[in-house]
Amino acid sequence: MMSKKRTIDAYFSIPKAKKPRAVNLITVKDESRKLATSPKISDDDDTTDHSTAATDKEPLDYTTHASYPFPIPRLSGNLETEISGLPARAARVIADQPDLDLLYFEPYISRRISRQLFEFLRDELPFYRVEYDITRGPTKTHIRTPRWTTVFGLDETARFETNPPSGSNPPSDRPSSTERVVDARTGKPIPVGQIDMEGPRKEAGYKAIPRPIPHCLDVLRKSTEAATGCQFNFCLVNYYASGADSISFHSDDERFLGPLPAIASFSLGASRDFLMKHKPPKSEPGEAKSNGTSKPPLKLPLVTGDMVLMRGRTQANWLHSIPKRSGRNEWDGGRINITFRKALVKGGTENYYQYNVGSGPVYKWNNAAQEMRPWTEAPEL
Ligand SMILES: O=C(O)CCC(=O)C(=O)O
Ligand SMILES: [Fe+2]
Repeated sequence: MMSKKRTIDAYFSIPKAKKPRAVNLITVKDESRKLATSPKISDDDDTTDHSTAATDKEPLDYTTHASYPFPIPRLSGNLETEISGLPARAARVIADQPDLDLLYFEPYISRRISRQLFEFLRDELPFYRVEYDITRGPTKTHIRTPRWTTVFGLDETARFETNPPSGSNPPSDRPSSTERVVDARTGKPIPVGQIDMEGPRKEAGYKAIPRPIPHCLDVLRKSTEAATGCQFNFCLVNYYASGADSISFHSDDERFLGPLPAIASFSLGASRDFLMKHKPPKSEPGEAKSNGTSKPPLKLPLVTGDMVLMRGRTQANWLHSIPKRSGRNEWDGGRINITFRKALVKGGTENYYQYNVGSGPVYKWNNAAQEMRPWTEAPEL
């Protein structure tokens, strides 16, 4: 469905994850970073835990992988401890409408920590502005995704190999930057980036180049699994730079998620409304197609640190969206949304990388300019 096919040449010329200037493969000291300083926006949270204020100038470690355009810093020990101890508050169940089953944490992450995590992720993750074509009948439409996206993860049929290739010796809790994708059952390597290949090799492999969930998101994934009893192998990240960025009404009901998918959805940064409406009833043959239910949508005014778990029959029966905001609400400082999901089969991996990474340029946040800028590999020193 993508307009521009990535060639196998492009795959082989993917910039290698730049080696941190460091004493070993994955640990680097960078004392200039502001990660652990106090948040720019004052703490407005009554659930804030003041016990473990992060210290200034902690050295940074990185998660590296051949599939990343650049190394991604690990969370500081303090932030990791804070996030591992969440949720900040118990959830409330919202299930008072047909087929609706939500757990609403207000918040899951304390406001103060959520602000730090927002700044960290916006600074450090690679982002994309994906474009693609869709064809419905005779009509071809070019879609420009109205937000920044990025994705990490691998479906249930495969995993990243846990044993590093012989000869390397990474510390035991760190992934090796060369970890390959292997079959979950047999442990045999699976080829990735099989865009223009033909025959059995293409069949066996992934078109996508799957990326392991970096430490800075995996800490939250583990906490979310513990808090919800659900399992997740994918992490999708949306960045809404302003009220002009949005996601239109849709449901995450793809078959590769199974019949009753649980999706955990976090908000960091600016407040935005999350709208939900029941899908229209299936029209009988000959009957005019209805556009939706007449009831006004359900509105959750999401603020930083909130998490909504959508589960049960929700995706099968409800649509959700983040509508645009204009006027004095438009310039809101930006919002990050993180969703954790569980893809069961290869199709999920292919779909998520196609629509959240695509084949266009990599962008990275430029703090001085306060905007995403195309990222280019800096020359090695
Ligand atoms: O930004 C949000 O809160 C919703 C994102 C979403 O629905 C999605 O990525 O599927
Ligand atoms: Fe969604």
